[in-house]
Amino acid sequence: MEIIYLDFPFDHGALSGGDRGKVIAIGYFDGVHLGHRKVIGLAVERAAAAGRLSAVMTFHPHPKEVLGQGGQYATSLTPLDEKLRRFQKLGVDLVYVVRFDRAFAALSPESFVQDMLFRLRIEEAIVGFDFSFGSRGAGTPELLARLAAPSLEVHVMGPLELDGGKVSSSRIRAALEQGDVGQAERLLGRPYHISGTVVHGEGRGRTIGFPTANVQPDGAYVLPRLGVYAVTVHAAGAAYPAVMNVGVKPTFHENGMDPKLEAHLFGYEGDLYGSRVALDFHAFLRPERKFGSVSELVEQIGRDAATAQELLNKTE
Ligand SMILES: Cc1cc2nc3c(=O)[nH]c(=O)nc-3n(C[C@H](O)[C@H](O)[C@H](O)COP(=O)(O)O)c2cc1C
Ligand SMILES: Nc1ncnc2c1ncn2[C@@H]1O[C@H](COP(=O)(O)OP(=O)(O)O)[C@@H](O)[C@H]1O
Repeated sequence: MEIIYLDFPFDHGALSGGDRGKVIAIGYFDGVHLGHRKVIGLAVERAAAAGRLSAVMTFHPHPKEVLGQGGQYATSLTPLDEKLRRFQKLGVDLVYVVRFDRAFAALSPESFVQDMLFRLRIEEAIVGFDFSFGSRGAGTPELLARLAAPSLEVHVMGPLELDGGKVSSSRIRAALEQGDVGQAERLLGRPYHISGTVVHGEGRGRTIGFPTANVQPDGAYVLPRLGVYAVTVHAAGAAYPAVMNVGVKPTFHENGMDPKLEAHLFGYEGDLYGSRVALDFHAFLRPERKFGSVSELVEQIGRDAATAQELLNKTE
């Protein structure tokens, strides 16, 4: 998969992206959820049928973050690297990552179509029903189709419905905020996933009988609700069932701290410091709490571990 970073105003060389015609899916695609996969899947399918390149155009950072419409967009379900890995798995040939800044945001819908899509040799574009583009988000899918005709064909995908609502990134964020990783998994079509590196913690885990790998996320991922989860940890070339705390350890830290991700892996013995790991969230077990003593905490972690093991055995 080729990745081309575009910065406005565009460098003409970079804009060419090769001479072959392209079928492109356009969107921010945070989460690369089931709805996004329908849009991207159609681009891959149609490109293969027509002997064209399949492409995705995405934007970075989040338009709402740049335009100051919400601090929560500083975090993502799929930070850029994760998103690119997901596109690759879907069989995409080429990705344009368009730097979203105020200059790009001010581009007129006409200019977006003429100066970008036409120049990139896009022959077909696929967008979701709620796609917006150009200055103040004035461009709708209908306007895109009108401006692009007749040389560029536009397909608009309707919303994908599941569990009584539209599949959307904001619905997945809301589910994670509640700790409902099961719902997030249904909407994503895969478990919610965070990748990162194992770093040193406070060295307490081993002394209480539960060593925990402290995972420093690779990017600004949305963190699920603070609490205890049954997870799978992909580490050292294998997948381990594990119990994880996403929390601020109130038992030890009166004044709070940044939330940490800590996983105790079942059936693992060894050293993970510096390893790259990936976490898949399967189930929320309980909220984090402050315990009156370390022994009460340790007893509870023992029960959490048993619950997680039982749950994970069932789903395997
Ligand atoms: C399954 C599990 C559940 C936990 N639950 C809590 C909790 O409810 N409250 C809390 O203060 N700490 C909780 N912890 C965090 C422990 O306090 C932490 O793992 C321990 O202090 C070791 O930290 P360290 O790895 O930085 O040394 C939990 C840890 C695990 C693995
Ligand atoms: N089963 C296991 N689960 C998690 N980490 C383990 C396990 N066995 C050994 N380890 C190692 O122990 C470290 C965690 O020990 P801990 O005492 O909690 O230290 P720290 O506070 O540095 O995380 C992990 O980073 C990993 O290298």
